[in-house]
Amino acid sequence: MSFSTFNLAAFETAHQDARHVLATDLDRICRDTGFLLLEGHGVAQSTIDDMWAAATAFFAQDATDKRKVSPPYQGYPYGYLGPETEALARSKGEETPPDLKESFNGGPLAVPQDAGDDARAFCYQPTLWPDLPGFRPAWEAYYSAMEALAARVMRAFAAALQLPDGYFAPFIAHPISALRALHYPATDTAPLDRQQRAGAHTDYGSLTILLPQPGRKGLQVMRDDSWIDVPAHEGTFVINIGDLMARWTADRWVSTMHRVVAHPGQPPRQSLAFFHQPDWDAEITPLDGSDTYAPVCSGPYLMQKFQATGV
Ligand SMILES: O=C(O)CCC(=O)C(=O)O
Ligand SMILES: [Fe+2]
Repeated sequence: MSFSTFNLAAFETAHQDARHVLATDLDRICRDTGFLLLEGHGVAQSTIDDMWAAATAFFAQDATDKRKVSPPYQGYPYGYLGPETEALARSKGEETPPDLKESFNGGPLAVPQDAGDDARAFCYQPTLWPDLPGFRPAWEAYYSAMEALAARVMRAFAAALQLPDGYFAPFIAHPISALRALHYPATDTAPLDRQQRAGAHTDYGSLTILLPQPGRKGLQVMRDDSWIDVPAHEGTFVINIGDLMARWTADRWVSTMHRVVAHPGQPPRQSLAFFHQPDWDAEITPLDGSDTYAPVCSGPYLMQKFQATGV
């Protein structure tokens, strides 16, 4: 199979019939694979380059320095997660060895004044900044760019679902999205049985904006019971639907299983994953008016999903 490409700028500047054709195509992709390659995103290359440099500098530190920003307690959503700390397949109930990866995670850049105690105790906990010159500005610029891009994609999603363009805006006024920089070290020896760089899982939220390291393969999606490679092209983001969006659309759209495969002798790989998540209080009710799923509140839903993957 080949991956469908969606050009966001082309969609945004198209009128009437042409726009309708592109929106219909987007709906088809989201129903079919839930994965697409995004072009015409307009994110400045310097924002991307600075973020790669920051992530590379972070992971190049020695373990002691990386651990200075480890989560202070189990369940804290942000900070450095070293090797052996997460197995994503556990979110699907599969017992596997830990994923062969490390990550640095951060949350929203600001706390809304009216945030409740439960939200403050989880997604509005502070990001733990490493002591590296330039890291925080690069991270914040990239996070902001992803937040803005996700809002544009959500407008296109509204059109694809034949809703008014601004339909999702009230649900994503203060999104509780997370940014994760990932580093998969080179694999020298054979992985353990059923061990992957990232075990098979679906993402939890509305949509994920992934930037795989250009030219480094490994991300695969499940299609008709086999694993298909997702290409990693320079300047192209990979967008995928998460569980919450599948639920919102009453399973019209699919949250597809994916993984990062491990083989012996792989070079190191990096990626940047932005997990877009509607406002803490946003109530997610099936858009088709059906009772396919009971309404859920975005924040508590995320928190419950998040707690399933620790090792
Ligand atoms: O590194 C990648 O390409 C994908 C990572 C991923 O799927 C995730 O962290 O949810
Ligand atoms: Fe994922």
